[in-house]
Amino acid sequence: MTRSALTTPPPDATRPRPLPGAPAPGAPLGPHYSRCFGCGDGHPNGLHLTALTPDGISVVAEFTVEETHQGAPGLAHGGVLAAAMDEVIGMSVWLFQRPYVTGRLETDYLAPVPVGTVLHMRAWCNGMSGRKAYLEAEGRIGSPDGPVAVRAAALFIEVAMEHFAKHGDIQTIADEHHEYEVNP
Ligand SMILES: CCCCCCCCCCCCCC(=O)SCCNC(=O)CCNC(=O)[C@H](O)C(C)(C)COP(=O)(O)OP(=O)(O)OC[C@H]1O[C@@H](n2cnc3c(N)ncnc32)[C@H](O)[C@@H]1OP(=O)(O)O
Repeated sequence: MTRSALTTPPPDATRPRPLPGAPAPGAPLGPHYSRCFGCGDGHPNGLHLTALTPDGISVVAEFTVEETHQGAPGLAHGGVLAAAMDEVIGMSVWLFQRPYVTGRLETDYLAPVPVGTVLHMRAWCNGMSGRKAYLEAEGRIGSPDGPVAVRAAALFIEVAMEHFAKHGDIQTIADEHHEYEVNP
């Protein structure tokens, strides 16, 4: 991954550990919000990503590229792929039970992704420091061992729950979340 200093953990960053109350290995994570463009099962045009965690600190997800995701004929749009990477990284940092948002997202596109492809995605955290989480993801074509088509590195920033209350119905969002409590 071609990664900038901004998405590289500093030497004092700590490695994440699975937290008590995290979903059991292999358990589906479920959407963090039913109308989320990335994971919402109630979104009419969303990516409908479903994910699970193998170990409580990383996430795997599958994204099926459909005709509505095209940029060039028959090929996935790069922005859609970036959205999928952003989402799977967001799902992985959600395991740490505090709300984070994307501050910076860097993406390498290594191979075109044809319509009909199942992109096997994986996201993990390389370190945490204060409010900052340094994350990475990859998307592989056709299988978890397939060729890498997309790589991403990201800096996510922890926010207070008020961040979401400014523009959204925070009670609705909180009501939807059942897997574990979020510490505001
Ligand atoms: C109940 C459920 C609720 C739903 C929750 C689920 C949500 C999941 C959603 C998942 C969906 C998928 C995910 C999505 O799509 S999330 C949606 C897309 N992202 C956003 O909308 C975020 C918009 N940005 C902001 O709101 C603010 O800028 C934030 C909150 C990020 C920081 O503003 P804030 O005023 O709070 O803090 P600060 O400015 O003092 O910065 C703090 C530190 O961070 C450093 N820094 C900041 N930005 C950058 C940058 N770009 N590159 C490098 N560094 C950066 C900064 O230098 C400073 O460092 P230091 O000086 O301390 O060393």
